[in-house]
Amino acid sequence: MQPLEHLLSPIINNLNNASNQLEDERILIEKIKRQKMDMIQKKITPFQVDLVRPEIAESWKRSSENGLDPLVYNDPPLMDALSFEQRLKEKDYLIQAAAPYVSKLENMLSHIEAYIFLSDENGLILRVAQALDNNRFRLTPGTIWTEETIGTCAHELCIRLNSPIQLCGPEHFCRIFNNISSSSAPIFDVDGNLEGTLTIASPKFHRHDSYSLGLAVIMAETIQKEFQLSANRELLQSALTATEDAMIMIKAGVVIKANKAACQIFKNLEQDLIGSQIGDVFEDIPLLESVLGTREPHINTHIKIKRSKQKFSGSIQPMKSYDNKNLGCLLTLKPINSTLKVSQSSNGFTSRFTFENMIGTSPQSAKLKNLAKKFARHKSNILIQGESGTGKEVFAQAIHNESRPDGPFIAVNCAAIPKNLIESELFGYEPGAFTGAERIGKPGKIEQACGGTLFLDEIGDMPLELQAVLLRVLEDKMIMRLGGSRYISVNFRLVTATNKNLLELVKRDLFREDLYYRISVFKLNISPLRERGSDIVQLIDHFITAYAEAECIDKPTLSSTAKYILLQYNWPGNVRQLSNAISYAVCMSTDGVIYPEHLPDEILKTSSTPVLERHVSEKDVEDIESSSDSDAFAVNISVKEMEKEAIKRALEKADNHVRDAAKIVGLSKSTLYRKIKQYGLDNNIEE
Ligand SMILES: Nc1ncnc2c1ncn2[C@@H]1O[C@H](COP(=O)(O)OP(=O)(O)OP(=O)(O)O)[C@@H](O)[C@H]1O
Repeated sequence: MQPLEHLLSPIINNLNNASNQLEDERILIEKIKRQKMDMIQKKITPFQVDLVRPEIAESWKRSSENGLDPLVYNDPPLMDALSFEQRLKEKDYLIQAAAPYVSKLENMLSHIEAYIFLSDENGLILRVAQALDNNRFRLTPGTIWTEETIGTCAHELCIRLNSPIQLCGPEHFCRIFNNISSSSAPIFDVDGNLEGTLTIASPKFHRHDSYSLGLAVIMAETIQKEFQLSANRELLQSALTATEDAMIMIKAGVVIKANKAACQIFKNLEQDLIGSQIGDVFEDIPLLESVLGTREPHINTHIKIKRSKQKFSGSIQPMKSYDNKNLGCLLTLKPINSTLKVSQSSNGFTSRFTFENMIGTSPQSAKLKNLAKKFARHKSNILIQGESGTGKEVFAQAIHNESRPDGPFIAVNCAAIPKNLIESELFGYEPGAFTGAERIGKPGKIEQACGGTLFLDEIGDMPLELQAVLLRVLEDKMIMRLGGSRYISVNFRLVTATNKNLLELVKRDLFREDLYYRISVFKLNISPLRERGSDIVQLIDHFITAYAEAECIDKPTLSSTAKYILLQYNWPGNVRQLSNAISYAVCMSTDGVIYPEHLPDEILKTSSTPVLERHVSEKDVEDIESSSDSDAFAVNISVKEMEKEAIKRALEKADNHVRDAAKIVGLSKSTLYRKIKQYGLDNNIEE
């Protein structure tokens, strides 16, 4: 913006400086009038006009070129009623935003007779307050006041220059304004586009004129701020409407705002809820009052509302102004049964396993489940150990769903996150904590796990520095976000898992001993799959069903030989490997049967003699049985079936020649004949 001296009329500047004010004013006015006429009559050029600002001389020139005569004042045109009505609608938000400030100006300037008017960005007058005595200019809403219609005037120049300006007397083009002073300020929208102007005009020159320009500028800027505020209000309103969460703002113990979702919870209309005392709507007054008082947030806490059996989980965030004044708090509520779903979808973790739906009833698994259920009832930390893929996370989820089903289940794989990010992942950060941090900051996984379970997988891979910090969190139950300055209290159940020998790591100074004892109050050791007998059979069946469903095909049967191979394999990758193998086999299966060749290579290769090329003896099965628990073969895998299968496939390979088939299965020709008959395979056989 230009310096004030340039924005003010020289007449006003002169008034303020001169000792003999009136005389000086009169002389100056006369001189300006003369210069204007000289310029219009082309005796001098705008360039030679030195008593007014160059932009005014230029405007005089344009006004004259528009065919206007400064000595003749024709009533300015009015926009037709229909178009004006339409225009008023379009400019409604400007008119509404400006209304209180126009009224304020009206009051402030009531003693000096002033026009206060609002124009649009084209010079159309939208609103006029306090018309002068006789309104001899006939300035009414709908008047089109521009350089083309009445010549040089303040709001027209303000629009052209995008800047505030003051004109006095003969600086206006028309003689009728010779005694008028007018100050105009532009009003811009939130994107910086010109929306209109605010003008203060008075019939005489006053001492006030030097600050009427300032008043116009300040009021115009206040109107602009009003735009920003209403844009923010709109944004807030859309956010409140869009979210499915109930949101309630509370100040000084009273509900001051509530969204639709909140009104639905309370079965209230918005107007009924707003203004309610918190004591009338919530059970947990001390909690709310503590946030209002201490300004410490409470995240994922349980909140009860009056007259409702429904349980809610919610967060209470204190609200403060830019200068740290207490603005109350914002309460977010969601029904507890939806909490799990939301927290799962927002953090990508699921906790679908329970002790009931996890597969495996082998004696080992049954014992472990009973133990884990007992642990789940207590609050102490649980360490789950076992080879990779044995189902440690499955157990962690089941413990969570047994003990804290309503809270979030947050899993962090300490080995998968880059070392330099683990800290921010776990503890979160405040805005601007480091380069690349999100502008609004972010709660860490520990904070997110409040009210639920934090599952730290691969805890053995946690860097030593962070182990110390984790230990402190477990002791104090408080965290501070990176770049933060306040502690946030946290409440979560910790379950950790590892496939490493943590005590070994402790001995090698790679894991803190104190942390080891703190996280391993309860220990669960999951056996490898190869030692879990009937679990394998049940898991195979479970995975075949699941993958067939996923592929939208009928569930294939598993040939006895393929089953035999799967049972005698030692599963170094445990349940995960078994699941992948079955997924592969289901995809590869043909005619609704999974044969050995449909199994992944690594499993077939480890089978010492390809099973199809030898006889599957009673001994083979006994060996497997002895390495499994007694349930292992409860699923119809009989030796006879295996034998029949082997013979059938040998015959297929030998094109039904018994002699060749006998060689493949390692039986004498006569024994094979007998068995072929016994199993009803003697349809197409040949010598
Ligand atoms: N009892 C079970 N019932 C059904 N599925 C299971 C069971 N145990 C494991 N799984 C499945 O096996 C896979 C591996 O399980 P999980 O991730 O829990 O193993 P883990 O021991 O935590 O592995 P890692 O050590 O690699 O983290 C998962 O897909 C899981 O769903």
